[in-house]
Amino acid sequence: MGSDSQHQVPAIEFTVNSREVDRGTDEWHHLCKRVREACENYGCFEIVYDKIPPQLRAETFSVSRQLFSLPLETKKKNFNPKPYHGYLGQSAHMPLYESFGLEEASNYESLRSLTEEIWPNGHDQFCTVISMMKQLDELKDMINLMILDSYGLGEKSNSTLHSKTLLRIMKYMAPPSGENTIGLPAHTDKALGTILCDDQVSGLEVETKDGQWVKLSLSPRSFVFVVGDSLMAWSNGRMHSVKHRVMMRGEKERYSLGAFAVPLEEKGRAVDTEMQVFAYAGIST
Ligand SMILES: O=C(O)CCC(=O)C(=O)O
Ligand SMILES: [Fe+2]
Repeated sequence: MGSDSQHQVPAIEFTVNSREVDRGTDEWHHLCKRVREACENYGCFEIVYDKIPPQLRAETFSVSRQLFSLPLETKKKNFNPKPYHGYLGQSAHMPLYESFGLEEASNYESLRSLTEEIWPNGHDQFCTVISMMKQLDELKDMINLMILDSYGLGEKSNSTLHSKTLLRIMKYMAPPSGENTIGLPAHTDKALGTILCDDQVSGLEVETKDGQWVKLSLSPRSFVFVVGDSLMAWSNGRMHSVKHRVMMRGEKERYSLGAFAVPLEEKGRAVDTEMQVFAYAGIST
């Protein structure tokens, strides 16, 4: 992963069909350890991952472009009273930013009805988003398992990281002057964790523990995993909820995709407080 400074965010390769992703092998435990160390020391890591075909990623960003070029009235049909869960744009404090939230994105039927409302003939677009969602869900489940196994909790039924996925499709306009401009202000994510990818126009920056901002330049087959506040609480503060932001420069607009793992209580309701997540983790400091 390229960066502006000597600080390097770890890049971890998940090789499909290798012993490393075969749960229980020594290689798997070694990989889990690397994931845990990255989450504890940096709060994020680059996932070099071949399983999601570049073609699917390209098609997903092509659908994103089509989505944002729809009339404003159509985009506003994606309404959700919860912040960042529906369509968001034309915001005075984030003028370059526009996003589409798709709640319960792993509930493919709810995704279908939303797609049909926005694109009455959007069968192909729907299939692309579903395929991408399935792949991201699989990746999310694997990372969850790695985190649990890294703490020796993989076999404990009460420590599962239950979550539902909020998918957010994002667009950042190029800054009018071409100069360094904030696309998305510095924040931590409330989720357990977030998987991000972009269309090769970089902009994502993360803050290291010693206060340096590091720019990430992802390879075409890479994703980023970002530790959120809920995972930090769940791990009793061991994992680091990293501050990150998007800075835009140059003439290109940027598209990105985020799959946010929103924690669930045992009964399947989204949790509001971090303490509830924290309580069932079974990890003590
Ligand atoms: O667009 C990106 O790469 C980052 C988005 C992000 O951090 C967020 O939506 O919380
Ligand atoms: Fe974020």
